[in-house]
Amino acid sequence: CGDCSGANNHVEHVRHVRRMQPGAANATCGPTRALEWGQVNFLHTTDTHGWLEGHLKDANYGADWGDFVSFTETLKNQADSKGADLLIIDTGDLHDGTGLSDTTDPNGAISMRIFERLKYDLLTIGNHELLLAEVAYQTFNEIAKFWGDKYLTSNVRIFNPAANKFEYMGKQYKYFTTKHGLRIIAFGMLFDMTRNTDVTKITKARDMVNQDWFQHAINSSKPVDMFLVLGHNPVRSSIGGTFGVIRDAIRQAHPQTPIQIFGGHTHIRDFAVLDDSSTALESGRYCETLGWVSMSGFNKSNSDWTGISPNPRGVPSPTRKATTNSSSPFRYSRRYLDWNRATFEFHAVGKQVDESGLSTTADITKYRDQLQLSRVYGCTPRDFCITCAPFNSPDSIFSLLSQALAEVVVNETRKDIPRYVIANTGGIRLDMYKGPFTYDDFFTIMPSRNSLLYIPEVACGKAATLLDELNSGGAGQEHKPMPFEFDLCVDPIVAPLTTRDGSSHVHAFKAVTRRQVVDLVPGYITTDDFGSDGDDTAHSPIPYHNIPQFYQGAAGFGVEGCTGVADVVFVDLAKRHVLTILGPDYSSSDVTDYISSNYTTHDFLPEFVRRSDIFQASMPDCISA
Ligand SMILES: Nc1nc2c(ncn2[C@@H]2O[C@H](COP(=O)(O)O)[C@@H](O)[C@H]2O)c(=O)[nH]1
Ligand SMILES: [Zn+2]
Ligand SMILES: [Zn+2]
Repeated sequence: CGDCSGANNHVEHVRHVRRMQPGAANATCGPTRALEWGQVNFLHTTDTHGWLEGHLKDANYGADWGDFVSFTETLKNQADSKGADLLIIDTGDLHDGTGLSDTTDPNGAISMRIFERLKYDLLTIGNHELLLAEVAYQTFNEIAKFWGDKYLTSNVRIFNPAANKFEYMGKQYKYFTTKHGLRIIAFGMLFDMTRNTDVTKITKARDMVNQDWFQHAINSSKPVDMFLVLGHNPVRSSIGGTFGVIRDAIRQAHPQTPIQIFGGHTHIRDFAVLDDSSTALESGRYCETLGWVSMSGFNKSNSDWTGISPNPRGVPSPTRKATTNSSSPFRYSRRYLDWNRATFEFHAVGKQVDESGLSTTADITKYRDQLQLSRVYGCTPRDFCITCAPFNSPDSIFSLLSQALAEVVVNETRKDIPRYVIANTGGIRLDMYKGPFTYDDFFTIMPSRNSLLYIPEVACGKAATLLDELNSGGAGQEHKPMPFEFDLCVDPIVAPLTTRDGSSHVHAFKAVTRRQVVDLVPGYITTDDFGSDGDDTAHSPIPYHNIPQFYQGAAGFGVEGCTGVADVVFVDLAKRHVLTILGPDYSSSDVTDYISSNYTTHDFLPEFVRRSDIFQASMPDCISA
């Protein structure tokens, strides 16, 4: 790999601060295997959460949306030349995750205009489109309108004031024929979400499959060669999970027809086999992963396939049966591509410069400058990670954030009263990297804006043990913490063909010779129902340590600890569990905002970065780096 000095490190406009691990100086990484092209092929994104700039501090995922636009233009051309179908799919959570999406009003006002440059074939909605009314209406009035019948929301409705009734956010389903003759019905399913804004309604999957429109769609006399089920749901859901319910319902009417599923929400790479003609792919998060599935097996007896059978010439083809003893004619492949220019370069040989990709990159730079996302507020002295170090160890982000809660979250009128301040670990969405801490980092690390509530002067006997009670089951395991990865970037092994203002984006793809991969760098290692060969780029493992649901800061206590009473401050998500644990002496009437109704979990880290010596002491070094 190149060294990091190649990046434009002027921190005022930091773009690509690359990270190298000691001993990895000559590490290289990148794909080495061509994709298996089938008769029908899919590219899948999910949980992009505004990461359209790519990962500025981790070039392992350093491609931006312009690179992705160029890549997909190339792959669509490749599909045409192979006589194969290629469909590009997204399964939601476009908001809440970076400054590009989160610093506008409403959230997404700029990032959606960038996202729309990608020529998706089908999309569906995520829960982050439904947390706030203004984002839900942006989704209804702009996103769904822009994509038209490609935006599938089979179980999500919104109150339309113009019609004075609830209407589907997008289309309930789509019946279409691909370029090469495959007749497809597609649905878009959200999990049985409960924390949606009250201007929206979600129909549970088990109720939706019994609705007349759905039964009519799956029992229609129109010929169907394949069902596509998009959904913002884990592909490996428990029995009765959304995808299992809809697959069972379709199988009632179509015992053998292929059902291809695309999931999301849990931010992991996964591939599940539901039966010998039904598989499901989940493709990570934050523009770190581009998912690929291909399948073959269509012929005149089971479809109206008109492409070049049995599979496109000159490339590997999918060979895996979904199940070992399958009698199904369908064969599959899946791959998780690291979102970087080396990967796009490797898989998209032969592309000329792509104007739409170039202009997309230019617009991202323009908007980032307008929003001042590279503005430096502090300097992170070393890496702090979410799960790669033991919880609350010196390298754990939670040891730092517990200190931030203790030092910053204080109601001035109550500053002499000791307090416990409890927040949820799931609100932390990314590791903190050594180097400039920018305005953008406030949103990539802590995008969520949860209220901080409190109950005054709780007896220490209950206050001092509340955190342990919450983490030991009082709060239940509502969410398995996301397996956050702490990756190392490496410079892609490509000479940038297009350079602008010191950063480099490659839009003209050309064949590159691949250096022998000599050292693996840390990254995703995925085992799924097809085994452990899904990751397009081989990586070394990243340490993973479980984390509890909640962490806390404590302030105002003497050396003897909690002896009388203490204020108990907690994130709104925990309210029900806190009241359950504290028992019948307490009720909702005892709970109010601790600082103010608009002070949220998004506010304490910026304040801590601005004033803490931890982030200010090494600022001069950061700026001059
Ligand atoms: N432990 C927690 N997990 C959470 C929380 N909020 C979400 N999640 C889980 O993370 C992924 C992604 O969710 P997203 O829709 O917010 O992108 C998913 O598995 C959620 O269950 C939380 O506060 N704590
Ligand atoms: Zn998400
Ligand atoms: Zn989600």
